[in-house]
Amino acid sequence: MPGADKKLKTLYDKVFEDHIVNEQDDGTILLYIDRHLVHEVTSPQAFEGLSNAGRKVRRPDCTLATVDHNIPTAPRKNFKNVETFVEEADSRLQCMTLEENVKNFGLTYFGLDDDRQGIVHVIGPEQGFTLPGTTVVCGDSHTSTHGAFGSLAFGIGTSEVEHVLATQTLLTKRSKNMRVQVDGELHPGVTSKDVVLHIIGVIGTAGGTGCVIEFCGSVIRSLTMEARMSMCNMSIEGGARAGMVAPDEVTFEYLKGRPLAPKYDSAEWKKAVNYWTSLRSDEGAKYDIDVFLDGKDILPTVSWGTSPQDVLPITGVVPSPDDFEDENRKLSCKRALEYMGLTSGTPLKDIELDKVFIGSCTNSRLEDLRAAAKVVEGKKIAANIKRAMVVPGSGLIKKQAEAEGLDKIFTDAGFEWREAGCSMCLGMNPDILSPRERCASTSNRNFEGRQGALGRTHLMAPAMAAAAAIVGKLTDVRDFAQATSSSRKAAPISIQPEIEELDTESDLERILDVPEDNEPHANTKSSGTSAGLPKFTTLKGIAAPMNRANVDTDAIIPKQFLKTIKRTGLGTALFHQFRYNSDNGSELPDFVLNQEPYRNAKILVVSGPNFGCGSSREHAPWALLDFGIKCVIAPSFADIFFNNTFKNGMLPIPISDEAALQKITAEAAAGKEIEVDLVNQVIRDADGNTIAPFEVDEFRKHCLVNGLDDIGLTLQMESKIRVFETKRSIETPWLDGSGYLKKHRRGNGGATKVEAAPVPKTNRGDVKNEPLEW
Ligand SMILES: CC(C)[C@H](C(=O)O)[C@@H](O)C(=O)O
Ligand code: SF4
Repeated sequence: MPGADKKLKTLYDKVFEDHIVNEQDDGTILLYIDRHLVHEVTSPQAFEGLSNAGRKVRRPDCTLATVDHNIPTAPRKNFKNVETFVEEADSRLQCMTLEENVKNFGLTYFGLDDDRQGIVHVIGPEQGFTLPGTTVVCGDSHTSTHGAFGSLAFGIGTSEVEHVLATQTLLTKRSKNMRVQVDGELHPGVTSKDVVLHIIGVIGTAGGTGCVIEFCGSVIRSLTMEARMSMCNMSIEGGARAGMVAPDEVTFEYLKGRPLAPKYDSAEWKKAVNYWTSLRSDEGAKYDIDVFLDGKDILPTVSWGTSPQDVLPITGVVPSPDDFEDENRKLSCKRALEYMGLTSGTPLKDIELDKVFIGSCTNSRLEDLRAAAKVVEGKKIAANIKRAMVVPGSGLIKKQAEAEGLDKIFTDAGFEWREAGCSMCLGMNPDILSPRERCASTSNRNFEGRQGALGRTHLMAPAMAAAAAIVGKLTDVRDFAQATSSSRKAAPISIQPEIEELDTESDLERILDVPEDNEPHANTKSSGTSAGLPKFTTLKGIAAPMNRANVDTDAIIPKQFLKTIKRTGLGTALFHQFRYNSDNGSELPDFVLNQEPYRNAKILVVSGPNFGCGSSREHAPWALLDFGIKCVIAPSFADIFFNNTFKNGMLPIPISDEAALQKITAEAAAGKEIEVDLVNQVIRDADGNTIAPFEVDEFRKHCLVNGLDDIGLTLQMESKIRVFETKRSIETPWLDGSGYLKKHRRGNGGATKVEAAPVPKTNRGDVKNEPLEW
């Protein structure tokens, strides 16, 4: 039947469509957000914006905050408060600012004295805050992790954090559907980390741009939830906005008994499971991009270069620029080998290491630690390993690992056993590499300077990192007799998807209980007016040429500058490691922005694709803006960066026509001005001749030209949001997260008071009796 296919939906289509509050003619959609995770790095400016506008957090019950990036992983035995515990002043200020904000805005917060503190992407699932079919956001690119539950989970910038806090919605557009199907079976010793590294090697770091990836196939089905999280976590390294796995019995089994999941076996649980079971792609649904892989082609995989697409099986040798056809890849390979201090043709297994890091939101869960412990048990780390550390993803994981004796196995082998946090994944805390140190790391990014200025990162699975620590070199874990693939799931349990009607009196009472006073969190100043942004109509100025591909946001603004609680003042740090000598801080004369006339550039013209990939840090556009650059022209952009620029009144212009881009680059290289005319959508040379037309999204153009800010516009939709929320309360009542909040309310003169302190109770009762092992 012609046209019949149009009704067939993918998992992504279903979850997305279930959250549409409003759709404009140009396809701009107001999307409802069910779950918002907040951490200290990307929230201060958002809360500040909220305070300045006199706005409240619309749904504190759907918001969960913790500290993870800046905190030391040192023992907390003597912990009193963050003020005395966090030594580094900027880090301390960021942590204290979050604590201030959660108090002022009444949010649930897991602080350093709470076992439930940990990396946002670990604690959300652990608590059952992340649920199938939900929309989940966080000012953090690895929010994609939560897609393992069949939720639509993606990272956002700080302006969007403010938008969600104020409105519980986001303005967005539909993404494309991409299917990555891995069939067959995995070889022993191959884990989901190897699978995802392999996938990124195949599709490239821009392969998923504009897409949501659905991971499917027999290999994905056979993975545990923790293994699926590791995969979805790195969707962002494949350029995708999100990764998803359809929920199944493995998912439901994982969620049983989680504090914030519906109570197991209750009517609500059954209703939820019934809905969750419907969340799978329709047979025959069409995907915009399809990738089919066979599990047997995947070997234990490691990265050799400075991009997550630079991966090879551990049996391989360091490549040469000549191995690549694409000019950008040749150039990147050459740079990467220099940076990594590697010679083409060297067997990967001959590469000697200095440090080993087992942790991060990719691989710091219990199964990861168990797999690594199995490898190191009874052995000692090699003499050349200066430091090997294990950093559990949360306090609860740490406790459980200790109960299983894993800490002892690690410390006996010579590893450090640390407290939960992001740690050496990006080194915003004291855990960093020294210049030129080489590290085997279970994290997700191997960008230049990621783990410390001039540090060299090799990404791999936990058991591989453990084996590397013992041997002192990159190692094939399969050479270790005890190595096993611990990420294979246990036998599936069966859950009866029996439906029970929920509309009993007590259910309704509970539904009506949120929000308790019926409108405590609606914004009072919702007139739709806002401070607004400077208008962008035309921009004429010097354009700086940059011949690089895959410029990541770590390169645009490195982690040490993310500790600010302001949006301004980052211009001097822009492209820090390209711009300054990291040994003595002097300017590197070869870098374009250190040359005349480019010190005054207003436009950046990039020749390589995928500009702004990696982290969601809005500090990247803030740094460009502070330097004076308001417009970036490139063949393509990473999704989050692209969004973030618009929110700051900047214009990113994708120019895919190579000839046109070359002409623009030539003008830039000649040191001439160019003119970007947004109203007429053309780029002109200094004499006013048209060089190239460009496309821009209608709604975004409208906002830029008129200097409109999104929050004000969205607040005009208040009644539609309320209607959506009412429907949500009736259809999916388990999403009204009253569990923590209710227990916090104080009868303080009738006012609703929520304490920003460790939460004493959960849905299941007193936290003291909370079982740690799930
Ligand atoms: C700090 C945050 C913005 C960042 C991200 O978005 O990924 C961080 O988690 C990272 O891994 O670089
Ligand atoms: S990628 Fe690293 S820094 Fe970013 S959230 Fe995960 S653990 Fe933290």
